[in-house]
Amino acid sequence: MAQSQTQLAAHQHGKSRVRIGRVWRIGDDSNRGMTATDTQKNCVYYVAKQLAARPCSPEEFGVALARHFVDTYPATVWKAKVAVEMMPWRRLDVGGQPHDHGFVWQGSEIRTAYVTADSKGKVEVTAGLKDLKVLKTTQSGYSGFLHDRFTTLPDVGDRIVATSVTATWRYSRPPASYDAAYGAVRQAFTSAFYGPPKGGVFSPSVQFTLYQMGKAAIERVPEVESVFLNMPNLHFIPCVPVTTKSFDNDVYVATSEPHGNIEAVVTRAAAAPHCRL
Ligand SMILES: O=c1[nH]c(=O)c2[nH]c(=O)[nH]c2[nH]1
Repeated sequence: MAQSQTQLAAHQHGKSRVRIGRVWRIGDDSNRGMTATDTQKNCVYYVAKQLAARPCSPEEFGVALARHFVDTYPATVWKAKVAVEMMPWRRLDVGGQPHDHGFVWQGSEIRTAYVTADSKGKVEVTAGLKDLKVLKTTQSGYSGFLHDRFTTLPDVGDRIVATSVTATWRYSRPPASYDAAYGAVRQAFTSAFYGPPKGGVFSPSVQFTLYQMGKAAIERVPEVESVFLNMPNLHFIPCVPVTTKSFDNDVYVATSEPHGNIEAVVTRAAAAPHCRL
């Protein structure tokens, strides 16, 4: 018999990465009095069902739900925080006639409401919107900023400006109508951004315009005491086509990243600022 030319020189085998969970049950692990998150979900449907009298705003829904938690579970819940988002379904318009039951996903922005309620009866309402996309093709520039050896951006007297607005605003007291107040704040934002239909208004920077928008909201709605705004600068970069080799103010590279991230809080004088929620 021919002698083998190979031999098993080394060997090992075993189970890798055996994952384990080990609990040492020390002390009282009771869940007594705790509201399960599943129960909390059911409360959302319950409160929605209760609000039957008329269509309500996201702020009113948030208040009703937050109060439900502190009122129903006083032994364990001393403060409830609720965040509501309202999706932009709008009644369909057919040749000027509102459709009986047809809705369409319209407009870019989502309406938001953040409510806290505590067991002493204190309620705080912060309303807001997100993804409000706005753009104007002129009446915007950016110049006079610091130029040094790291700067490549030229001063421009005319450019496209575009952003996606996220805003929250805190109420010092409830307005007569949350829906009307929302409409007024949104209107204040867009008027300050665009200016009048004929001629518009010049924006020397996103920062300047952001401040004007916050200021307009506070001046427009007396119950608003603090406005947070986040406005990424969604750059439209001048494009120089290979054929003409010149930029004629008409072709741009539309970008979303990287973008300048610009945000601020504007308050009524002496009011405390609030943070992004
Ligand atoms: O309105 C602007 N603000 C900036 O801070 C900035 N920075 C930049 O590169 N472009 C712009 N535009």
